[in-house]
Amino acid sequence: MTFPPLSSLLSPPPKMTSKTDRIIVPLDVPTQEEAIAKLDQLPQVTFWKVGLELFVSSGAEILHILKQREKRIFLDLKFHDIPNTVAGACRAAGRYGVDLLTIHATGGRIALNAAMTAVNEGASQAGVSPPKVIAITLLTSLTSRDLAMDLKIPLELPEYALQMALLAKESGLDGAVCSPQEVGQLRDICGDEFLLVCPGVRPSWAEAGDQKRSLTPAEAFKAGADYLVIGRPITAAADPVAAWEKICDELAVV
Ligand SMILES: O=C(O)c1cc(=O)[nH]c(=O)n1[C@@H]1O[C@H](COP(=O)(O)O)[C@@H](O)[C@H]1O
Repeated sequence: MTFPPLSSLLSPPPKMTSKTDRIIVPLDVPTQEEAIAKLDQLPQVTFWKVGLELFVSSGAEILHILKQREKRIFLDLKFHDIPNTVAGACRAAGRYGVDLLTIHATGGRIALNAAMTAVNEGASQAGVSPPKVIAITLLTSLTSRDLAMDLKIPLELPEYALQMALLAKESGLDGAVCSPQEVGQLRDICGDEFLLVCPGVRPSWAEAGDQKRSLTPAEAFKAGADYLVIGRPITAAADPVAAWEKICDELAVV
C-alpha cells in the first residue's frame, strides 16, 4: 500500500486552497526584528517568503519563528552554482522543512538533477517533508531587450522562459517561477501538475518599481498561476493591512 507524501498532507494543493492563501508575501527586510514586525502586522498572511536579504543578514532563525506561527515558507535563495555546490546547499536547505525552494534553471540539467536528489536526502536526514523545488526561468526584472542585448540570448523572451521551464520539468523539478505574462503559455505546455509561481504581480493602483513584466493579481491567477508573490504593493504601502484587504477584495470579485 502506498501513502501520499507527507508534504501533500501538510500543504493542500493550490486548486483546493483559497486565492488569498495562494498569495506569498516576501519578508524583504534587513533584520529579524523588522521581519517579526511584518508578521505581527499581517497575521492574516499564511504564506511568507524568506529571501536573500533576510537570510544573509539574520540566518535561519526566522524559519523557526515562521514554523512556530504555523506559516508556510518559501525559502527563496535562488541557488546558482556548479552541481556539487548546489547539491550541498540543497541538502542543507532540505533539512529546514520549508515548503518551497528556488534554484536557477540556468545552472543546467546536472545541477537541477543533483538539487532534487540532495533536497530529498536532506529532508529524509532531518525527518521532514522535502520542499517543492522550483526553477527561476527568467527574472521578472528583465525585458526582451535585456535578454537580447545584454544576455545575448537569441530567443524571444516567452520562448526562452518556456525552454527554461521545460528543462526544469525534464530534470524532475516540481515547478518554475515565471512572470505573469508567460504563465499562461507555461501552464498550457507544462501541464496542471507543474507548480507555477509568479512574482512581478502589480495591482492596477501599485507602482511597478523594478518589475518589468507585470499583470494584476486577478489576471495572473486567471492566466494559470498557482501562487503569486506580492511584496511592496503590500509591505511598502502606507497602510499594509488596507493594501492586503484591497487585493483580497479585488480577487473575491473575479
Ligand atoms: O524568486 C522570486 O521570488 C522572484 C523571482 C523573480 O523573477 N522576480 C522576483 O521579483 N522575485 C521575488 O519576488 C519578490 C517581488 O517583490 P515585489 O516586487 O516587492 O512585489 C521579491 O522578493 C523578489 O526577490
